[in-house]
Amino acid sequence: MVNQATDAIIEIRGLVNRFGQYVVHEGLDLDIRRGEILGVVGGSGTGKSVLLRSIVGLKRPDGGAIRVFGEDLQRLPPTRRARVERRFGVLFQRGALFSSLTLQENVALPLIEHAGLSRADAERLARVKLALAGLPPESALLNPDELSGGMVKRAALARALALDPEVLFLDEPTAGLDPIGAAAFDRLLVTLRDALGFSVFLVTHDLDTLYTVCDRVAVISRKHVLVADALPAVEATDDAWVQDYFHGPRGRAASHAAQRTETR
Ligand SMILES: Nc1ncnc2c1ncn2[C@@H]1O[C@H](COP(=O)(O)OP(=O)(O)OP(=O)(O)O)[C@@H](O)[C@H]1O
Repeated sequence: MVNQATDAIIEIRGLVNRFGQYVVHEGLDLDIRRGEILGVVGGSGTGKSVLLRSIVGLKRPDGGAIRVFGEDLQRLPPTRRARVERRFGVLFQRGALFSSLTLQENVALPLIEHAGLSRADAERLARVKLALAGLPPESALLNPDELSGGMVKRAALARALALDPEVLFLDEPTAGLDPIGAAAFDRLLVTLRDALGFSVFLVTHDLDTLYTVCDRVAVISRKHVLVADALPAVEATDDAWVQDYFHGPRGRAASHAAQRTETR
């Protein structure tokens, strides 16, 4: 269920996350809207990955509420909660593919485990997902360590798409890619979002990605979301980190590059 007023499919209110005495989030509010690509930025250690992990169910929050499709995740019994979480696809920072399995076996695994497909059907569908992620047919039988970094990211994306997710969570998907590989991945993400209509929660440090793919950007600072808005409003936020990040040399270069692309 979508909140009709805000078009939000995920609503986070007053979120608290702690590790012992160390408080990562305190009173964090954020919405993820249907069909949007939401970029999530912030200095190192501000809790972007912890936020992602607490939404997808890998870290239990210490307070607050996370409503997904209208259901409060903390209040759901485990089986109903697992059903909601199956509507998520997650791509972790290092891809997290099984190195002893081929790409098609990696992508087939969730289809066998969660969708109950036979191995043959799952591997057939896995090859479709690999193609969707822009990988050539011959890559299906390769192991992850036989691939370039860019291909590993695409294979991890194919696995995240295996169960046709409604929300895709990506943790720094272009980290470690060269600029051409990163730009190609960004284009792929927009193409797939446009074609398949999922929403994206995208943790990134990549300014080019923010300027070229994100509909809105959320800045995490001082344990909460400082601003979540379209880029012009975020850039105008009166905050030292925001000003350094968006108006420093790298931010200016990314902004100019995006403007040049738009006017072509
Ligand atoms: N399992 C854990 N146990 C203890 N502390 C943790 C754990 N996971 C994360 N933290 C701490 O929580 C804080 C936020 O971590 P997180 O990985 O979310 O940061 P981040 O914003 O994603 O950083 P980066 O941009 O460097 O990846 C950090 O101080 C980190 O050390």
